[in-house]
Amino acid sequence: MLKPPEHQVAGHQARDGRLGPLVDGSGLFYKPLQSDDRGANELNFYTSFSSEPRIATRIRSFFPGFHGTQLLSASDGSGLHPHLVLDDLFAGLRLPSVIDLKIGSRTWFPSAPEDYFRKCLAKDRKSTSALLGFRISGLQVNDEDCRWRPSHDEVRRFNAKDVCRILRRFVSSDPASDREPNCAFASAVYGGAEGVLAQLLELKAWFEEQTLFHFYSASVLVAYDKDGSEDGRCPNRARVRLVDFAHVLDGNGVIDHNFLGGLCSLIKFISNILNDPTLSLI
Ligand SMILES: O=P(O)(O)O[C@@H]1[C@@H](OP(=O)(O)O)[C@H](OP(=O)(O)O)[C@H](O)[C@H](OP(=O)(O)O)[C@H]1OP(=O)(O)O
Ligand SMILES: Nc1ncnc2c1ncn2[C@@H]1O[C@H](COP(=O)(O)OP(=O)(O)O)[C@@H](O)[C@H]1O
Repeated sequence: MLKPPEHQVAGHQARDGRLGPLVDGSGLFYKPLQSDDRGANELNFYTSFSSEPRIATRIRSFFPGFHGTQLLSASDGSGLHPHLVLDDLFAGLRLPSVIDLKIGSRTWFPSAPEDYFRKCLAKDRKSTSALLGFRISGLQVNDEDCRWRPSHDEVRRFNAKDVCRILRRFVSSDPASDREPNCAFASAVYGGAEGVLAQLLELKAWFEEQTLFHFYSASVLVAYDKDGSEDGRCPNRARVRLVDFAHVLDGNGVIDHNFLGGLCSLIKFISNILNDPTLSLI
């Protein structure tokens, strides 16, 4: 049976009669095609990305697998609606901690309509996007006996200092506490040959040369599960993925400086935590 995803931390949600994504519990995530050009644009991205021979397999693994579209009963009760059929990025994780980081100092795309441009610009300036090159769009941190999930309003108010602290709290064993984050899982999640930093650096290397796409308003999604070992000290390999391609444009042979800049900034934050978990960047 289809139901709203339990671990969705940002974006349009299938709650209170609204249109949002659904999951089937067996590994698939159904994202409704959005109105305006967004749905068509996102479908267009997945279609061209899937058939693009110049993308290495390793880079493909950062993106949700795409399995076409399907007409499904929409979560807002409006009847049959086309949905993108994607891999559920949290499949197999029992208690995932998840953070959605919207990358880029500007979320508006060239040629955006005036009202959309103004709305994005205001959000970019008010949030940490303009200052840091990325912002937190939502998160949850799961521990065996508690879940910390700041409200949408709290997330919108995060300033640069908060972002620094939240990235440490995300890998702490006492997420709901107001005490200084202990960063107990920093090296297991952010560090190591397969950790978040290594994966972000791999993505960065691709963005330093890829000129196929420009990713406006897309997010890096980081997820890990403390359930990876008995004492929770050695979590499963963290997953770094890209999502939200409603505003991806043709790169026209030009580097995506906006995304690359944001990615470099995020990498700097994560590196600093690994170098000294007690130190704040700001
Ligand atoms: O509807 P809102 O005001 O919550 O804004 C949405 C954003 O939520 P947030 O900035 O977190 O409040 C939302 O951001 P998140 O995906 O939640 O990070 C999107 O920016 C969305 O725009 P689009 O579908 O990508 O064009 C935004 O949707 P639109 O307003 O552009 O439809
Ligand atoms: N393929 C996926 N599998 C699991 N969760 C996903 C997937 N894609 C998105 N999500 C969840 O949904 C949220 C919003 O996704 P996004 O594509 O940004 O939607 P929107 O276009 O409504 O902003 C993400 O933060 C994440 O929590």
